[in-house]
Amino acid sequence: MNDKKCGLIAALDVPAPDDARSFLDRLGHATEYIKIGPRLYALGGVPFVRELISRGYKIFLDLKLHDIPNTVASAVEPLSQLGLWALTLHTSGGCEMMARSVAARDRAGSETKLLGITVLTSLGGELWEDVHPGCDMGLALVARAEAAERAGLDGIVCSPLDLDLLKGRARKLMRVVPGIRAKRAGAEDQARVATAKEAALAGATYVVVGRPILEAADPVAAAKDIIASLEEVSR
Ligand SMILES: O=c1ccn([C@@H]2O[C@H](COP(=O)(O)O)[C@@H](O)[C@H]2O)c(=O)[nH]1
Repeated sequence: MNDKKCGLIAALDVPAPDDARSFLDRLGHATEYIKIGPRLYALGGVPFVRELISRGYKIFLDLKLHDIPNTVASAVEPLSQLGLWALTLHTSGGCEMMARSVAARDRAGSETKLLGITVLTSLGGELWEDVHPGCDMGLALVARAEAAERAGLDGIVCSPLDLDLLKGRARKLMRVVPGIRAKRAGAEDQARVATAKEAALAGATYVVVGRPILEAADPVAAAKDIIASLEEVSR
């Protein structure tokens, strides 16, 4: 990928490894960044991750680790030896948890990028207020991003709508951005969404797109259209 362009990460949220294989047979290498989550990891495990890496993909394992520092860091060490491009953990686990994870990754001699989930893109309005009463989401977002930077993470995961708030902050961190939709309405369980082009214009380093590609009549054309819209944005 040209470093100045926002890249596409395709979220392979399909039922089973065989569905993922068929999809990738069609997608080819339109994008080399592929995200897999807990379901495919539960079903295919490490052999499936290794298979995708051997097919030439950069694998983003989105496990969103969240536990006490010792537990997360001790999982990061072996996970970062799998040859992953990136792995996620929750910034709300705190700075010590993140810093110990970075140390564990470094001890493993790995280049896997550690990305911190800031505020889930599904949380907005009442859903946020329900579990964070009286807490301003923007303040929490910035605090989490800055903690991720202090802890030495490589990037954060945030909504496209958060990017403006992060301008000039946590500058060393890449911005990996799900919550991508062609229009605001009908975003399923996503609450804070924007188009891929809006995300790129606001500073996303990568956009993460699942259902808009997977459920399109022609998923490969949908992926290619998103890539074309990202390429229109130059920085
Ligand atoms: O805050 C977050 C963090 C991760 N995700 C993941 O991104 C994809 C988005 O899928 P869509 O189908 O495009 O909604 C999905 O795998 C999530 O687990 C996120 O959406 N929000």
